[in-house]
Amino acid sequence: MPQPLISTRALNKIYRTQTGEDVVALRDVSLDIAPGAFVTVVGPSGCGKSTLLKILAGILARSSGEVSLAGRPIDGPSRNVGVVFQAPVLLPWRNVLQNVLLPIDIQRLKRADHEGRARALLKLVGLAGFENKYPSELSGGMQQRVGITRALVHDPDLLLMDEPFGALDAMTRESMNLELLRIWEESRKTVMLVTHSIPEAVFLADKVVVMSPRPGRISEIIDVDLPRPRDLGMMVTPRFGAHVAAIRAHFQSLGALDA
Ligand SMILES: Nc1ncnc2c1ncn2[C@@H]1O[C@H](COP(=O)(O)OP(=O)(O)OP(=O)(O)O)[C@@H](O)[C@H]1O
Repeated sequence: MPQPLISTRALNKIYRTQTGEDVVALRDVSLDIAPGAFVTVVGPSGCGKSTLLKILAGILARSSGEVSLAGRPIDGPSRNVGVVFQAPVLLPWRNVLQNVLLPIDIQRLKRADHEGRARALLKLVGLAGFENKYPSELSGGMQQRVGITRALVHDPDLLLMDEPFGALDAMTRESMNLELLRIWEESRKTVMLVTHSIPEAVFLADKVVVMSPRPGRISEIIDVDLPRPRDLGMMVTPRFGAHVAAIRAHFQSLGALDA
């Protein structure tokens, strides 16, 4: 592998609850992610997926271990990382373009230097012509696309996504998966996406990181050898089904049937 974009070694996270108990959320997580890879993370509820993403985003401190981005230790939020959460949290009084440019305004950079890229990205995600609309005028899928555009406006190398399509209906979710693959193929970002859906994890990824129930460890990393570009028809192929079945069987053997 070339120098990994993300590298973690013996990463641990222990939360102290308000009643003074320790919760081990991540134990001994060691992971390398190559530049340009699409990695998904699946695991039962509470296994530490969001915790891992937050540490990589630099918004949560680790308890011990090492974590680096492009060879540099992560010790705070980086402009080289874009983050998308389950709810896009758009500001209702800003139009689409203004929402996308929010990170630019917050950092007091010149809007004029970034507006062209923001408009080009909106076109890439299928929102050309919606620049002047307000969030309340958009569907859930469109709002999430604005969130993705906002995360990409800085041209980060890494896109972290925490259940980005969890709140969408099944059909919109499928079309967003296709859209995301197209954006990834055109922009060549490294993507790490957390999901509860095993089929979604397989459909999107080069590698699926399978986590065990709390305390979250990496149980397995599965290479997905399905060809690209992918389409929804692939989800009914035996190879796709075999990957999904293998991950399900893994969770069943751990007694984590809800994943
Ligand atoms: N601030 C906190 N204080 C104490 N415990 C926490 C805190 N945040 C998370 N935890 C605990 O750490 C564990 C991992 O949480 P995390 O949100 O990372 O899991 P997750 O895999 O993303 O879950 P889900 O799939 O349900 O979103 C859980 O047991 C959770 O209760």
